[in-house]
Amino acid sequence: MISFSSFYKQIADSNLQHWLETLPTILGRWQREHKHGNLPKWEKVLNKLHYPTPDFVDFSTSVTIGSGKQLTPGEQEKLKNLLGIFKPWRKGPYSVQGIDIDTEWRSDWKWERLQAHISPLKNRTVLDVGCGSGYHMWRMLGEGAKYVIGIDPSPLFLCQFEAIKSIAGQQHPIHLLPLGIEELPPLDAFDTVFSMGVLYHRRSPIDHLIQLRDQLRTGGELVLETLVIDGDENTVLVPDDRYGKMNNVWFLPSVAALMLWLRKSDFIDIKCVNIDVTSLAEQRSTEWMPNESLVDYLDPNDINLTVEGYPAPKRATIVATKNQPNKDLVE
Ligand SMILES: Nc1ncnc2c1ncn2[C@@H]1O[C@H](C[S@+](CC[C@H]([NH3+])C(=O)[O-])CC(=O)[O-])[C@@H](O)[C@H]1O
Repeated sequence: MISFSSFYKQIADSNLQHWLETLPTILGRWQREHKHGNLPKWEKVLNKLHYPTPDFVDFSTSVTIGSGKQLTPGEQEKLKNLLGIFKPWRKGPYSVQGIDIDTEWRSDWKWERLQAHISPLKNRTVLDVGCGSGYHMWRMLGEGAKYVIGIDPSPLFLCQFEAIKSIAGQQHPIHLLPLGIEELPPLDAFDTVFSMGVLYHRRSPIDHLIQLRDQLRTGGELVLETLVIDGDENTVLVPDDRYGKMNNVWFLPSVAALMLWLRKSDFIDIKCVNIDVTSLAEQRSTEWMPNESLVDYLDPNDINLTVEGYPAPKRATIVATKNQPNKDLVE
């Protein structure tokens, strides 16, 4: 069974100590709820992943774990098959002991777009909300973060993360907890909080911004990436049904509307640092994610539109600073 005890030990003497009052109960419930389904099968695979300490790692320009020279071709084939059990692999790419996990997304491109615009992560404590398999968490570690905590409710993404971590080494100060943002108490603790690709999945987007703010220390930085549309402060798209075939998309604001929401949520120094239309090269089907992908979500006659006729996915990245302590905020 996936254990969170090393995480509890790590936070026992930190400013996250008070989280221990509620976290073990929540994660205990999560473990009971997932006793059936795929999790037990995936945990069996995780138990088979015993590999030597990698001879090489790079988290600063890629996520590469091991040169590939430590395993025989037969051992590599076996590892590839085991990692294949965790398909579909959406966020990456990873290079693991010579095996290239070519994921649906080039998450490295998103990272390259924002890296130069955020406060340097060296020695910072970081929370990545909706971290998927944890690809960006490794890149945050590669930038020298003191520790990185990711949260994502998906059991598959937790198992993908644990697979990568067990090969990289358990000593890395990086942890994924299977939680939704709504399950976090106001921790008032992190130097940087990332929320990338999550806001449009939330039914109450301003509550999401407030929940993110409440995780930051005063003066801490939010890095927010989400789908946007063109327009002014009062332009917001609420898809009637699906958006790009996704049935869980609620609010797509303009950049100006998003900045207004951030001001209303008491953020300051709000800057939009990037706007980017997702290309068919950035999100596509691969051997590791053989299902439908972006090309299937767009109008075959006009890739500027989704199949539903909405503007095709365009993403903005915004950085903003928390203005005052949680205790001084009046809602
Ligand atoms: N309530 C919630 N709380 C936390 N996470 C959630 C919640 N609901 C869904 N998620 C998680 O948010 C992630 C959104 S993907 C972004 C991944 C990465 N950040 C990326 O930027 O590539 C979207 C995209 O593909 O862009 C998924 O892993 C969900 O499980």
